[in-house]
Amino acid sequence: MIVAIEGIDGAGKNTLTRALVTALETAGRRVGTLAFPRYAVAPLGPAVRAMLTGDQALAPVAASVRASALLFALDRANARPELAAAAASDDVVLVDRYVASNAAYGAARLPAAERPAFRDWVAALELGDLALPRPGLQVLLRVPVEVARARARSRAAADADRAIDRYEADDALQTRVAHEYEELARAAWAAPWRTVDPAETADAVGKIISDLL
Ligand SMILES: Nc1ncnc2c1ncn2[C@@H]1O[C@H](COP(=O)(O)OP(=O)(O)O)[C@@H](O)[C@H]1O
Ligand SMILES: Cc1cn([C@H]2C[C@H](O)[C@@H](COP(=O)(O)OP(=O)(O)O)O2)c(=O)[nH]c1=O
Repeated sequence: MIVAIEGIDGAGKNTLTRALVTALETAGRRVGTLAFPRYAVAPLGPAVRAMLTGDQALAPVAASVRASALLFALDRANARPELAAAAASDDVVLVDRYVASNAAYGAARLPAAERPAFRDWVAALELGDLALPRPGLQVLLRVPVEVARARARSRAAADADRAIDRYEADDALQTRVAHEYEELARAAWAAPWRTVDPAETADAVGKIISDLL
């Protein structure tokens, strides 16, 4: 079963994912992990990174919300065999960012009136045309935007490979993305959602996931 971990940049998705692996394994479950974008997997991953870090060759793609979303979606489509196996498995496969990231970030870049149609377009593209499996559960890590921003900045300072990208640098965008995630969770977009507050521990979240399976 695919369990997608979602949230704004610096929310702690990667940290929660690692803690969940430990918590679920301790509870006797087998756990796999995947993360998107897959920056290291050619040809789409390096193109995504170039787009996010301001490479001029990708500027026309970066300027278009739908072209950017298509790049992220095709990066996921490249992983369809792994994703199909994960969806069919009894084991939990934690996916750090999945289709909802595209819905939340793309919609947040559009005027409010265009957001519902964009969410539908992402669902039709990824879950329909590209035949990516629906997640069994989507976990929204709900962290205040200021906390996430401070974490993303200290992570960037500590690790040259994690320099702030163009989405992370845009505080207003992050605020709109947080709002979009709330909308997606409220609407049960694509699959069920479970929101997690900062005080919840990995053990507690792991128990929720185990109980749902
Ligand atoms: N619960 C937490 N409390 C304090 N710091 C955290 C917490 N979760 C994550 N961090 C720190 O915040 C930074 C961003 O976390 P990360 O898991 O990489 O976020 P994301 O994957 O959502 O971008 C990292 O430096 C991490 O160590
Ligand atoms: C996976 C995905 C990410 N994004 C955005 C969210 C992030 O701001 C950005 C990079 O993903 P991110 O998870 O922040 O990568 P890393 O922390 O390893 O640098 O891409 C989308 O817009 N759509 C997607 O489908």
